[in-house]
Amino acid sequence: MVSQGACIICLSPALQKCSGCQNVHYCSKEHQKQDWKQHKFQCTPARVKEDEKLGRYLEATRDIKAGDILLKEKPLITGPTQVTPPVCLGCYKLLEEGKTVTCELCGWPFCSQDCTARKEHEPECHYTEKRGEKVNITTFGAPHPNYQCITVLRCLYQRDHDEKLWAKLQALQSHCDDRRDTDKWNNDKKMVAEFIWNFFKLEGVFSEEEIMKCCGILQINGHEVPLLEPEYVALFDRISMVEHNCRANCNKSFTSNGDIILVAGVNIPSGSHISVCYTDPMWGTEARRHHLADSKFFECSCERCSDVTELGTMYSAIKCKKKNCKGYLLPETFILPILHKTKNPNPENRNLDNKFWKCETCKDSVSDAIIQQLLQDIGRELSIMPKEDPEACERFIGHCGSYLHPSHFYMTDVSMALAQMIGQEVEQGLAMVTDDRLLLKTQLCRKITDLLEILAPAETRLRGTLLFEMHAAIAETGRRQSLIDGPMTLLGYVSESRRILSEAARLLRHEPPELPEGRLSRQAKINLLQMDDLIKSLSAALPSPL
Ligand SMILES: C[S@@+](CC[C@H](N)C(=O)[O-])C[C@H]1O[C@@H](n2cnc3c(N)ncnc32)[C@H](O)[C@@H]1O
Repeated sequence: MVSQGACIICLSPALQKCSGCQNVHYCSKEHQKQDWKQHKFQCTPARVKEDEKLGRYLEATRDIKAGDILLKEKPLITGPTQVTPPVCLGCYKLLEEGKTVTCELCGWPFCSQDCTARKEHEPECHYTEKRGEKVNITTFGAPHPNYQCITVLRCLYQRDHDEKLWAKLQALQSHCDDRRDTDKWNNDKKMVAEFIWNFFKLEGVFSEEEIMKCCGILQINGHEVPLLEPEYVALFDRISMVEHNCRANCNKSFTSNGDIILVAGVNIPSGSHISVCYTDPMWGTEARRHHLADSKFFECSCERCSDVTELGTMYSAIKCKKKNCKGYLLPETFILPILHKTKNPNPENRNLDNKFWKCETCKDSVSDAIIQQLLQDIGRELSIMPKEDPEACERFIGHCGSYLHPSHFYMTDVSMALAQMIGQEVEQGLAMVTDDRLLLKTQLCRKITDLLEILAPAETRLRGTLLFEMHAAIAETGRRQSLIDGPMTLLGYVSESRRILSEAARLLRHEPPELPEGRLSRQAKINLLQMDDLIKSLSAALPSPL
């Protein structure tokens, strides 16, 4: 049905809508053209909606294709993370002792004179000048308490300096009631609010409520931007409306200049909710749900959390130990109330309230306490495992495989590390790897990418990285096989490797060169050209059909 609205330019009745976002009406092409200069900044194929459970969220206004960019936004506010060694307050590069310049007005250290003049620095410069005494940072390389309040202070500054920006910030979710009296709240009160009052002499200027609300806005909506080490924090406007889903349909990424982009990971039909995963989709359901409850104050009940088999993957399943049984144990549900435990988290009572895990085959049941103990022991084993050691990974998989489902999150975690490690131990790379290990690398990459497609199809960075690894393993297998079967065998392998590489390149195409995935994306483009040349010359050498 065609809906009628009012033309955004002349307010006369209008049937035509912007085809990009379907959000605004126009009475004529002329008025649409006239509005474009303004509208292009808001034209996204998503509209803000609201419901009781989610609050505001975004809904697709048209069919969106996998790989499409839905939104691109500049940050409202940026700043250092709360716990950080001294970083440049202009560009967020880590500062090194003896290599800094200080702002003439306030004394905060920077990486360059240019950075002292950046607009982002105005708030702390303004309040330091007013305080009447310059800042003197003398220790570098370790977390510095003076930085804990900077990003909050930058938000607060907008109250008296940029009314529109302040209104946008204040409209973001802060969960003040849920946060009150948590450990994080008490820490913020001491390290941020009291610091702002005492150090900057701003008691009476900013109330506890205002400061703690800004802390909450940053906690709930802040994005850690991974373009630098350490990361910095950014707040965005529309992207803050995107809801969480453990099997999200979108993925966020950043451009080199710090803008955020929201990319569709799968085809999204018109009318669907737009989602990203706020937590690590490779964690088990209990860990994901607890993390979301602790940090974002909601209990996830998405399709993945609601299904104990995690969409048939058995991602949290434990092997049944009953004699001759080949089944797996799972709890009745993972959807148990946990928010009541977030105020005073006690590791002792963070377990599932499920009393038993049941075997789907023999119907035997095992108490939750035993399962939690097993998971804790395996988690401990994992945490002390030597890093970068493929043998240790293989030992873990061999040993824990008798307790866990082959796709269990711990098994997947180690398999993923192993898949990437094989071929990276020595400079010569995959050429030095044994045939068995090469086969194992291909098998692990294939298994995990298949799993990811089910569990987290929008997790394109991880899938792209594993596909890149897989293309290399297949090309090397082809090279070896062609030494036995002759050069024509190579063509099949190279074609298969190219197909996988082109999928990796597609998945990684929005990643910036500052990230490892962006560098892989660049390498993938180079490899694709080389493969095309190789395929051409191999095809040319094929005997022509009689
Ligand atoms: C970044 S904000 C998203 C926008 C927010 N709904 C609003 O109205 O401002 C994150 C908050 O949205 C809510 N939320 C997001 N995804 C949710 C989900 N899957 N289930 C329940 N609440 C969710 C939670 O309150 C969470 O702390």
